[in-house]
Parts: sequence; C-alpha cells; structure tokens
Amino acid sequence: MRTAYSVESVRAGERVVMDRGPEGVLMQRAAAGLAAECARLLGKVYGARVTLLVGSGDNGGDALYAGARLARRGAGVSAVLLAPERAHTGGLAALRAAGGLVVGADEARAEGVVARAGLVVDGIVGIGGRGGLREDAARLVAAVRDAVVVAVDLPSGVDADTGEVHGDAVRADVTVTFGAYKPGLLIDPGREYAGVVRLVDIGLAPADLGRAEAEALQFADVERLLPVPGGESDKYRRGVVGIVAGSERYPGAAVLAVAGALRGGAGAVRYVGPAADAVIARFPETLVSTGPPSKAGRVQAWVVGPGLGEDAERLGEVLAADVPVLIDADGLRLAGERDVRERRAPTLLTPHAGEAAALLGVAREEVEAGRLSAARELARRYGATVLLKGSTTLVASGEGPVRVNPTGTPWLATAGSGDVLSGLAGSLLAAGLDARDAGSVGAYLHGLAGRYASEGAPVGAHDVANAIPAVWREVGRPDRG
Ligand SMILES: NC(=O)C1=CN([C@@H]2O[C@H](COP(=O)(O)OP(=O)(O)OC[C@H]3O[C@@H](n4cnc5c(N)ncnc54)[C@H](OP(=O)(O)O)[C@@H]3O)[C@@H](O)[C@H]2O)[C@@H](O)CC1
Ligand SMILES: Nc1ncnc2c1ncn2[C@@H]1O[C@H](COP(=O)(O)OP(=O)(O)O)[C@@H](O)[C@H]1O
Ligand SMILES: [K+]
Repeated sequence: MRTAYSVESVRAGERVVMDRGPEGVLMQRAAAGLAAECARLLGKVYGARVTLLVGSGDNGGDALYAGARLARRGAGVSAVLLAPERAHTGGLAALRAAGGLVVGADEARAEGVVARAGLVVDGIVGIGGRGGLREDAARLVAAVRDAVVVAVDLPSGVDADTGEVHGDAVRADVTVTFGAYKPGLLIDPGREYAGVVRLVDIGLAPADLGRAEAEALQFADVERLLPVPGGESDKYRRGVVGIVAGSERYPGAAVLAVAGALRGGAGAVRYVGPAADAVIARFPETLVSTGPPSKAGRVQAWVVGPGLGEDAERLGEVLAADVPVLIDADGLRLAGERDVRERRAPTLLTPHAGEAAALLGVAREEVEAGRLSAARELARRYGATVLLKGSTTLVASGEGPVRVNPTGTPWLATAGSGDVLSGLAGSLLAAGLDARDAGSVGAYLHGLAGRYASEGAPVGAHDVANAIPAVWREVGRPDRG
C-alpha cells in the first residue's frame, strides 16, 4: 500500500524524530536523497549546469544543501534566491563553501541562469506553501527551457493536502518527497504536476505519522483482495450479482455492464430489464428476466443505473433490497439522498465529475479541481461509499483513508467504459468485498485493463471488458516476482 499523510501529520512526525535526534539531521537526510536523485538524472555530475530556485523556507534549505553536494562533485551550481534576506542561512553558507554562485531573483541575469540550466531544482516552497506561485517565482519558472525539473518535496504551487492548484505551479519531471507521500502527489491535478515521485526515507516511521489521509493499492494489495473460488465453492457461494441497467433506447449499457460483471468474480450474473434479448445474444451465460427486480431471484449485490433512463420504479425496488447496491449513471440522478442514507446495507455510488457536480449542485470544473473534497462531501451527504471517476479515480467512505487509484489511462474516456466498471465492481461486491475494496479493486483492474486493451490506441468499452481476464491473471499470479 502506498500511503499519504497530511501536512499536519508530517509536521507532527518530524517533531517526534527531531526530538530523538540531533538538530538538522532531517534536512541533511532530505538533501542527501535529493542530491542522489539529481545525480542519477544527470548521469554525469561533473560539468553539469544546475540551477536552484530557492524560496524563504526549509524547502529552499533542502535545495541549497543538495546543491552544495552537487557542487562538491563538480557541477556548476547557481542558486536564484526569491527572498535573499530570508534564505536558509546554513544552506546558503554550505553552497557558497562548495563554490556555488548566488543570484537574486530580481537581478537581470536571473532568468538567463534558469534558461541555461540542464537541471532545475524547485525549492521555492514545500509543505509550508499556500496558493499558486507568486509572480516573481512564476516568471522564473517560465524561463525554464530544456532542463529536467526536479521538485523538492512537492511541486511549488500544488496544495500538498489535496492536489489542488490555484494559479501557476511548477511542472516537474521528478518530485523527490521526504518522509511520506502527500495526498497532493497522488491526486490530480497535483499528480500530473509532480511527474515521477520518489520517496526519500528520512527516518519517519508510520507510528510517528499517525492516521493516513489517502492510500493507493499496489499489485500485492489487489492480489490479496481478489476473490478466488476454493474447493467448497459453487456458483451461488461465489456470489450472484444482479444488473438492473439498459432500456429500449440504451440496450448497450446493459450488455457492457454484464460484460464487466462476468469478469468480476461473481459466480453468476442476473440481468433484469428490457435489454434481455441483447444481453442473451451476446452473453448466453447470463440469467435474464424481464419482470421486476424483486421477483428475479436472490442476489448478493445489485448494480443499478447504466442506461436505465427514467425507470425510478426498478431503482426503488433495488434500493429497498437488503444487499449491497452499486448506483451508477441514471441511477445517481434518480436516487434521493435520503433513500440512500436510510439503506441498511452498503451503497457504492460511482459518479463521474459531471454527475458528482450535479449531485453537489456545483460546476463540473469545481469537482475536477477539488476531487478529494468532492468525493468526501458526497460520501458524507449520502452516508455511502463514493467512487469518483476520472483522471484520478478516488474511493471515499465516511471513515478511513481515501483510496486513490494508481492505474488507468485517458483512453478509458470512451463511451460505455463506465458501464463495464460498474458491472465489474458490482461483481466484486457480490463476491464478498466491502464497498471500499470492491470500488478500489474494480477501478484498479479496470484501469489496467484499459492500458492492456489500448497500448496507446483508441479502444471501445468492450475491448476493456475483454482485457480484464488477462489483467486478473497477471495480478493474481501467485508466482509473480
Ligand atoms: N520540518 C522538517 O523537519 C523538515 C522539512 N523539510 C523541508 O522543509 C519544507 C517545509 O519548510 P517550511 O516549513 O520552512 O516551509 P516552506 O514550504 O519552505 O515555505 C516557506 C515559506 O514560503 C512562503 N510561501 C508560502 N506560499 C508561497 C507561495 N505560493 N509562493 C512562494 N512562497 C510561498 C511562506 O512565507 P511568506 O513569504 O508567506 O512569509 C512560507 O512560510 C518541506 O516541504 C521540506 O522540503 C525537510 O528538510 C525534511 C525535514
Ligand atoms: N482523463 C482520464 N484519465 C483516466 N481515466 C479516465 C479519464 N476520463 C475518464 N476516465 C475513466 O473512464 C471511465 C469513463 O466512465 P464514464 O464517465 O462513466 O463513461 P460512460 O458513462 O460513457 O461509461 C471511468 O472509469 C473513468 O475513470
Ligand atoms: K518545491
């Protein structure tokens, strides 16, 4: 599991470690890790041109000490100081002693120093930052030409706790972060600004950090959660998932949701609705019925909503069932907040940003800019687990860290791929995973299936569904090294 901690937790953890060890040791560890990553990126340090952008706090201190290390190995290091009178004193002395040059941000040559660099180190601001880059910093960042950009701790201008970006921010190729991941490095738009993220161990133990704010499942976590049939299993014990989707107008949504569900671990898939002929024609193994959901036979979880149209009656029956329910697409529009809150069994809502915006009564852009708070707010209002789809898919419940999906590709933004995801995640719910796990494992597999199916080319939603077994095999392989 990749876990991310809030600024408050990181600061508390740092205090614990500082109380245990000598003054300045954390910054030296941070600077050593940063310098090592810069050296790796440069390949040859001797003769390289490195420019440090140095702000008023310890983030700039890290950059200066790392710069000193690189200068001692023969790099030509220049520091551009945004606040010369407040730049980290020890770091500045170390850089000067190692032969580094120091330039004020307002000096005529400052931008040229940035433009000529082969590597730019962003030490403008770290976890002490608020808001986007200020004007002088933004001007210097705009002067970067071909340099590799390395952000210290996080890209300046990105909100560490949320990934929100208000105004300008540094676009890094690599971010070297210290002690723990911050949520803003995992969640878009911040994640995109961060580039590749490297974590440097500076001696903070999980116990020093307290409660995680966000977490991303890794391969091994997903493998552990995948439902696998045993000797005792039969199709009913594996779980039956019921799909209430599709309409005369949108039969395809039903077919795609069933396509996802058949690959998701349930032992059987029931389809209930007017697209039964289309479903059976494509997937003869589906148990279909055209009557009301309450008469369709037992299921361990329902999926309701894709292509449903205005069928509030079928939705109401599903919500009244005492099993987990996944609500997607039209179902989200039709389900009342209270109907969901009052359910006794778990509910998983799977909106995209537009649907989440409609439910929250805000603009879509607001959800996209503040994904974490939107997902949390929806989970709170509905008393449900919320899987917010999009460039960074998040799964939020009332309690526990928000799950951030690390897989996926923008090629998944194709009609019907959300229907496949709801079938898949619903199938995992029926197989016994709780709503958080079903949502996050579903998103993980779906994201990888998107990558497998696409390999850089456009794909249809059915291609994504077809790729799920290969992904499952890869993730679930016990001998995987
Ligand atoms: N603590 C530790 O043990 C360790 C910490 N470490 C390092 O320290 C970093 C945190 O350092 P920090 O606390 O000094 O804050 P930091 O991020 O440098 O900001 C400083 C000042 O910047 C300013 N500012 C604010 N917003 C701004 C903006 N948008 N654009 C421009 N400027 C802005 C604001 O001052 P203002 O100008 O508003 O008075 C603020 O006070 C952390 O990220 C890590 O790199 C590591 O060495 C490991 C050990
Ligand atoms: N920019 C993006 N990057 C990665 N994944 C994306 C992006 N945009 C959409 N997706 C994914 O594509 C799928 C689209 O689902 P959805 O919006 O419900 O489409 P539909 O309703 O057509 O099925 C979701 O899994 C979502 O996370
Ligand atoms: K930074």
